[in-house]
This record gives sequence, C-alpha cells and structure tokens, in this order.
Amino acid sequence: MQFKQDFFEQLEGFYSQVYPLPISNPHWLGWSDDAAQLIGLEKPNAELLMQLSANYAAPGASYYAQVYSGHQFGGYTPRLGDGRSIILGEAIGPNGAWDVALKGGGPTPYSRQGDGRAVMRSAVREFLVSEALAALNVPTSRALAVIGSDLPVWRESQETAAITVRLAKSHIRFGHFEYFFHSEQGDAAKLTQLVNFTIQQHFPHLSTDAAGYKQWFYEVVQSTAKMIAHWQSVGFAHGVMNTDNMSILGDTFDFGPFAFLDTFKEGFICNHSDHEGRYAFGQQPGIGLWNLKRLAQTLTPIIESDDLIAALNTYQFELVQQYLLLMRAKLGFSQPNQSPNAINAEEQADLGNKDLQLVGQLTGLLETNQLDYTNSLRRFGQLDPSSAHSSLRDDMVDLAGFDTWYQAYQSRVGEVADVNAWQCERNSANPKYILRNYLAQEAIIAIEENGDNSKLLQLQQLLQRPFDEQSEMEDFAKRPPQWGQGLIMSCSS
Ligand SMILES: Nc1ncnc2c1ncn2[C@@H]1O[C@H](COP(=O)(O)OP(=O)(O)OP(=O)(O)O)[C@@H](O)[C@H]1O
Ligand SMILES: [Mg+2]
Repeated sequence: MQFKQDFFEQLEGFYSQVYPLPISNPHWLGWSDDAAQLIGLEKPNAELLMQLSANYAAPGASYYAQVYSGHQFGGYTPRLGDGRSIILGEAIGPNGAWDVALKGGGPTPYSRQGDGRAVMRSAVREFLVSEALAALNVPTSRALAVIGSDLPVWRESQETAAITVRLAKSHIRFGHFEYFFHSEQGDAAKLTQLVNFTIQQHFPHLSTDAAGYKQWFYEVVQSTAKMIAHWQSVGFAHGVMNTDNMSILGDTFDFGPFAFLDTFKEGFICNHSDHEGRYAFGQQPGIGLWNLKRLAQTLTPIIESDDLIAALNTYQFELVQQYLLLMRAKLGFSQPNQSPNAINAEEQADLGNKDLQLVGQLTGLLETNQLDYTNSLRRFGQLDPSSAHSSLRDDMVDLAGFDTWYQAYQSRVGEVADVNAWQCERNSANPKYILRNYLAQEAIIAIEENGDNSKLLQLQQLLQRPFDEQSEMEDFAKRPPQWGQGLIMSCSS
C-alpha cells in the first residue's frame, strides 16, 4: 500500500493520532480481490496480515481517529468520534485514493465506555455486505478484508475480536460538520476549513467560494437521495441512520443491524434497539432528508439559508426520479427518454406518477400476500408480458387484486419486440442473490463453532455476481427457513 496523508497533514485538530493495538493469532477470514484492486493490491500475504492486524506498522501509515458528533435516534450527542476505527491514511490506487481503516483496531480517545473492538460476527457482516452492495451497484464503502483472532471480547457473552479493513473514498460524515458547527460556538473557521478540504479532495470541479459551497451542498443532497433510492429499490434497510453514519459522499456507511428484506414489509425494522421504528425500511427516505436538514443547519455560517432550503427542496424529486429509474428497469417499463416520441416535462411527471403508483401497488400486493421482495422481482425475468398468465400470480392469495394490477402493468409495458432480450434486461436489473440475514448467520456460526470460513468464502463469491444464474447455488436464493425469519440484530457489535 502506498499512502498519501492529506487529511492527516491538512486537518490538524480534526483527529487524534492513535496506534491500533494488535489482535492475537490473526488470520484472514475474508479477502476481496475487487476491493484490493482499488488500491493496487493483488493477493493477501503474510506481511499484510501482520500490518492489518496491527501486529506490525504499515509503512507510510499515520494512524489516527477522527472527531465528529451526530444525531443518534433524533437526539444530539456533542462528541462521538472514531471509537474503534483507526485510519492509516489514503491508499493510492489506479483510479484515486481510498482511506484504509481498521474497524475494531482498538481504543481511541473517542471510545468512551467501549473497548475499541468489533466482534467477529459484526466484522464478517460488514465485510460481506460492503462487497455485496458494491456488486449490486449501490454506492458504498468497501471492505478489503476481515481478519479473525483469538482475542476475547465481552458483549452479552464472551466472543472473539475481529477487524474489518474498510476502504472508503472518505470517512467524512455529516457528523463532522455538526461537531465543528456546534462545538466551535459560531466560529466558522474550522467548519470552512473542513468544507474546503472536502471540496478540494472530493469535488474538485467546484470552487471553494460562495458559489462552490452552494453547489457542493446541492450535490450532497443529490447523492444522498440517489443512495437512498438504491436502498429502497434493492430492499436494503440500513438500521442506524444516525447523522454520524451518513457519508458526505452519499456512500452507504457503517453496517450494524442492517438487513435486506425477505418478505416485503414497508414498516420492517431491522434494529432491535429501534423501538419506535424511526429507521424502519419505509422511513429511510424521510430520514435522509431529516439528516440533510441537520447538515444544512451546520452550513448556515457559509451558505445562505435560501440556498440551503432550495437545495433541500430538490431532495424528494431527485430521490423519486432515481427510484423510478431503477424500478422501471426492474419492471420493464421504458424510460421516458427511450420513448419513440419525445415527451414534455408535464407528460414525464404524469408518467412518473402513474409508474410510481404501479410500483406501489405491486409492493402493496407483495406485502399483503407476504411475498419475498427479491424473488418476486426476479420473476420478471421469466415473464412474457404479452402472455395473459404470469407465474407471479401463482404465489398470490389476492388473485383479483393481482389481475387488476397485471392488466395495468401489461398496458404500461406494451408491445415487446424481442422477449428474450427483454427478459435478459430484467435479469440484469433484478438480483437473484442478496445477503439474506440467515445466510450471513450460517457463515458466522460455521466460523464460531468450527473456525470454518468456507461458507463465508462461498457466500462472498456468490454475491460478487448477484444477477447471474449460478445453478449449483440455487439454495442460496431461497426464502429463509423458519429459524432464519425475522432475525433481528442488535447494535452490540
Ligand atoms: N466497541 C466500541 N468501542 C469504542 N467505541 C465504540 C464501540 N462501538 C461503537 N463505538 C462508538 O460509538 C459511536 C456509534 O457507533 P456506531 O455503531 O455508529 O459506529 P461504528 O460501527 O463503531 O463505526 P463506523 O461509524 O466508523 O462504521 C461511534 O463513535 C463509535 O466509534
Ligand atoms: Mg458509526
């Protein structure tokens, strides 16, 4: 790894330097070739293992924990910071630099009561889902590796520690801006420094002046909306959308009690600490905006309120447009720009509303008929839209409801010239394989009980190609067995 140290060198006062503490008997549990290639690495080796388990220093690394704050479940915590994630610096790759962080690397000045560690089960889940989301084309932080150990850590019972080696284009979160706005009591110097750094590093097409700041916030709104549209389209529930877990680049970030929907359920809650369903699946779009408003508030010293409000007002439209784009591809609706006759803005809006209604009616049917979201959508790849019968009907209890919907669906899809090509397109938009909670759980149990990571490796390989038929892996596409339904994860990771 070849590092540069821009954050460390340019933002003194925004972090604490801290060395990670080694984990004993380190061993690779997982490694991502795809993530490795982002920072110019190839295969894992023994020296890298010692570096990434903090047993040896990595040449060129700086080791620091960043300070930030954030709104957690709606309430403001004035100081959080990296309590268990230690950043080595920005590793230079063929297409840009990536922060390398050891999540679970030991205590830092921000650990509060925590031990600075991550348990194996949560490190494995973060590793698997980072790479699985990337393969689903969802903007996300990545995971180079997950490293197991025999270091005991205590949660509800004794477990073992592990480290996820996270790669992120940036670790800057909404919470960073909140920290410098709220704790510096109106002195905007540090806030401005942070905004300038963010723009120079990650929005190099923008200037660091009033016009640049205004456009920058607008782009943050847009990328956040886009990320959440992706989540809703693949049925991903994040579970802890606190502002300290919102990346300024609109990448999915911090994987705790997340889950993909099995049975479609708008009100699905994946975090057992979330008693009120604040972060329920269907709440995510609204929470995205709530979080952006908290960010906007911190930017009032440098961006006009009217400009902040104008940018926030574009959020819903952008989210809906992105969601429509993704759902149209899934269901086989032509995109407005593909129609033979150009349609004007009003007609586009009208079509958008109708399509959104069809999508909502479908998810409503899936919910009332208790059907699996991913598997139901995958069926569209076997559908002939000109045929009066759809195999999706066979799963429905509410047949009349489905028939009404299917008629409207067919008339929206219209004539399909090449059904084969149409079905291939559906299959490339509707994944067959997702990281179902029970699959992750099986991989974790095999490691816990026998130190056997073969299930993890198999799952990782499968999820690298989620849209492809992989005939020997059919079982992985099944709905969860009884024991794996509605598994609820805690934050004690
Ligand atoms: N075991 C732990 N030891 C010390 N601090 C912790 C521990 N677990 C969580 N924290 C801290 O508690 C706060 C909220 O935790 P949260 O679960 O959102 O983040 P995280 O999963 O630790 O890390 P990240 O957001 O970097 O992915 C953060 O400041 C985090 O560093
Ligand atoms: Mg976090």
